[in-house]
Amino acid sequence: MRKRVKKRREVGSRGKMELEAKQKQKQHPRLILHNFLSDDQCKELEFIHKSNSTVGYRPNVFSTTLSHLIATNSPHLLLPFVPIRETLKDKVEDFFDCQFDLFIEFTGLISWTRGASIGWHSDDNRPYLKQRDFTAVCYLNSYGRDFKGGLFHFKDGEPTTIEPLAGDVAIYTADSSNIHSVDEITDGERLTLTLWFSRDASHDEDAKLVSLLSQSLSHYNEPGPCLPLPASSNMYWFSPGQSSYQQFGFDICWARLHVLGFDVYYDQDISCDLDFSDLLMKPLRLARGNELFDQEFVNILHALQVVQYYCWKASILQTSKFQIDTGKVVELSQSQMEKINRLNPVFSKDNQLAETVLNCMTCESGQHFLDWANFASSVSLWRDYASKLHEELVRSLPFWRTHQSIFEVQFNGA
Ligand SMILES: O=C(O)CCC(=O)C(=O)O
Ligand SMILES: [Fe+2]
Repeated sequence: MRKRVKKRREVGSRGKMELEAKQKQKQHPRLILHNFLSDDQCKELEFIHKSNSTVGYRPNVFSTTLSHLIATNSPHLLLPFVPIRETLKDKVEDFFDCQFDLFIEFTGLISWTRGASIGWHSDDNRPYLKQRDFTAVCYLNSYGRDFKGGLFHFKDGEPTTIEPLAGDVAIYTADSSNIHSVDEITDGERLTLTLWFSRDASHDEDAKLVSLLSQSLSHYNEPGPCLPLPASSNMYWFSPGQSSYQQFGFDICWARLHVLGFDVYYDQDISCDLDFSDLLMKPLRLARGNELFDQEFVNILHALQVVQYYCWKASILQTSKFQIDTGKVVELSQSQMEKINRLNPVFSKDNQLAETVLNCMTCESGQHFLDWANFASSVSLWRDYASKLHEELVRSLPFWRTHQSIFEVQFNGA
């Protein structure tokens, strides 16, 4: 165990308030921080989740873990988590007066959609969860605006109820002094960044992540940004209830494109006996209504990352003066439209279910609006964004490997 070297801190008015809260809450040790994350940090994590999530561990729940980002060739997307993880760990260690460094046991983006809920529980309530000592839940979107239902409750002590608000964080011990529940989500998608902390070094997430990153190290040195590589198709298949795989339900990558008004178009003929996992890897183009965006994406995850990047940056792009390149959009022919319609049922057995589960409350009004010129510019802006993070990853990784720990590396003159 590493002895914790206490950092010197100024106890300003914010620090004083935290101390008072600490004394009042000895029985139910917990801390609520407001505006811990900026709006743009929340939006960036939302972009990562909506373009990389898999079906989760509970019904109607989706998750994006850091090891999954590495496994799908998007390790550079770990970078936005790094400063947040570090600051949160400091907050938890300070608030709970930890004498030794804690370990981050798990970091994940978790979204709950219509029908998801959890009753009274503590976060260490299973034998295999006993290593969890503290929880931090960062809210990345807001109650009422982005989803309905989904209020958080503590069984005892104050506050009794938390209305999730983008940027706020709830921190509490994972034991039975903080029994809590979450109301059922009735509309939209409720998104959090959830971390668990442990005193037990054998549950250190960083060591596992550094080892995974090291295994693919030679690969990262290749030029250009990392292009995403889909995981096995069952990780993206949403099945209602206990129904069997791919007879009911839908593919969530396709569904996330569909709720934003996009279709996927495959140039080559897709044979009926093609394995669904192979289909996710095939190059494709995006269509909308009777228009085809005439640029190939290497696979469905690549297309989804660019679309979600566009959604994240749409408000900024609206005001920029990008050159309109109408050459990139062509009219779909009748046979191309038929091809799209023939393939859609492979991705979704139930479009209405897909729309109910993954509907976006704030997108509804603007769903049918898309500026192709801005979209075209976000294809290259996405590449610049990914390349920059990738460079940072390649520069940081040697330090992470030396220290077996993931932290923000400060480069002189950078
Ligand atoms: O998302 C939340 O507010 C809490 C979720 C929770 O209780 C859990 O994942 O254990
Ligand atoms: Fe919990």
